[in-house]
Amino acid sequence: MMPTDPKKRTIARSFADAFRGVGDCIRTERNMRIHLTMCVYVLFFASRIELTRGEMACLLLAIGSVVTAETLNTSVEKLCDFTQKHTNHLIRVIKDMAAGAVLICAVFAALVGIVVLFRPELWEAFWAICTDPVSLVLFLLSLAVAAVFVFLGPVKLMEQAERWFGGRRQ
Ligand SMILES: Nc1ncnc2c1ncn2[C@@H]1O[C@H](COP(=O)(O)OP(=O)(O)OP(=O)(O)O)[C@@H](O)[C@H]1O
Repeated sequence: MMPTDPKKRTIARSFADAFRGVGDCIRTERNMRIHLTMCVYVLFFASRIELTRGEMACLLLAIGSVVTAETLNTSVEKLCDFTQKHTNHLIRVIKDMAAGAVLICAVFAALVGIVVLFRPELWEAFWAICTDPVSLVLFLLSLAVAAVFVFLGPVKLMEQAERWFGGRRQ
C-alpha cells in the first residue's frame, strides 16, 4: 500500500496505522501473545491486592516496556527478513541484539513483578481462587483460553473455525 500524502494524513489516520501495527504484531508473534497473556494475569492479581499508586505505576511501566520492546523487536526482524533472506552474520547480530533488548526488559519486568506482587495477600488471593469451586473453574477455563490464544493465535483460530464451520456449510 502506498503511503498517503503527508499533507492529507490526519491524526486519526496515524492512530489507525499505529493500532494496525500492534494488531499485526499480536497476530503474527507468539512471544507478543505470551507477554500480553502474562500482563493480563499480572493485572488481575494486582487488582486483587491493595497496591499504592506508585506500585501500580511501576507494574504498568514494566508491562509497557516489555510490550514495546517486543513490538520493536518484531519490526526489526521483519526489516531484516525483507532486506536479507539468506544467512548473514550482520543480520544475525542485529536480530540477536533486538531479541536481547526484549530479554533485558522481560527480566527487569519480572523483578518488578516479584518486588511489587510477592506478598502474603497474593497467596491469599490465589488460595481464595483455589478453594472456591466456581472461581477455580473460571480460572482454569481462562488458562485454557489463554493457551489457545498464545499457541494458535487469532489467525490459526480463524482458519480452524473456517475449516470447521465453513466445511459444514458446504
Ligand atoms: N538471515 C539470517 N542470518 C543469520 N542469522 C539469522 C538470520 N535470520 C535469523 N537468524 C538467527 O535466528 C534467530 C531467530 O531469528 P527469527 O527471525 O527466526 O526470529 P524469531 O524466531 O521470530 O525470534 P524471536 O524469538 O526473537 O521473536 C536470530 O536471533 C538470529 O540469531
